[in-house]
Amino acid sequence: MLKQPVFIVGPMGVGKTTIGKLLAAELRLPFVDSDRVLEERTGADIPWIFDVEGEQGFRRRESAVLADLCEDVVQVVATGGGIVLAPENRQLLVSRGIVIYLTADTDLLVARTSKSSNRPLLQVDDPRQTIERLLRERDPLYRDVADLTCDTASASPRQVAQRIARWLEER
Ligand SMILES: Nc1ncnc2c1ncn2[C@@H]1O[C@H](COP(=O)(O)OP(=O)(O)O)[C@@H](O)[C@H]1O
Ligand SMILES: O=C(O)C1=C[C@@H](OP(=O)(O)O)[C@@H](O)[C@H](O)C1
Ligand SMILES: [Mg+2]
Repeated sequence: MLKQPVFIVGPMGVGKTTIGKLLAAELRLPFVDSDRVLEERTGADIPWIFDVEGEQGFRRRESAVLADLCEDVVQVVATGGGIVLAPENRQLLVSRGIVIYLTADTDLLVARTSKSSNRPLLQVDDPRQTIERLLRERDPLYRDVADLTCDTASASPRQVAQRIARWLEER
């Protein structure tokens, strides 16, 4: 039986929100998305927060939300792609939960993020270049905190969720 929250980490568009919801249903646990909690608390959406407070303001809010989600509730938490940037966030993830790192190659990330315009960091001329840079910078950080790394390239979100659920049940 799980005694800690399960945190889903990984790059934008890899499927943290989608797979996190399915995993929670599979495990019969509550689901929360740290970005949604942050938006509800702020009373504003992420593009607005980036516009008005900059990325720095967003990161401050994100760390505060994560600290609260690390309280002892056993639930599935989908995080935002930049959660691993702050050392104190990485420390919290490692010490307070089980961390699942979802991966996909650049082509897939470009395709999966191309349908929506709600990710301020990708509102640039060449989102592919940004995705590649962020992956280079962040992949070592995701690997640092991960208990399980799970590729999402050749499986449906439901299959990935079932694979993670099985791993959690067997550990
Ligand atoms: N395994 C998958 N196969 C195909 N499409 C996926 C998969 N996982 C996620 N997607 C799609 O990719 C998009 C981004 O997913 P999302 O859950 O918002 O990613 P994240 O929260 O990691 O940014 C959504 O349209 C979702 O349906
Ligand atoms: O990678 C990032 O820095 C970000 C990822 C987003 O979440 P998703 O990974 O769910 O898209 C969201 O937190 C914000 O736009 C910043
Ligand atoms: Mg998400």
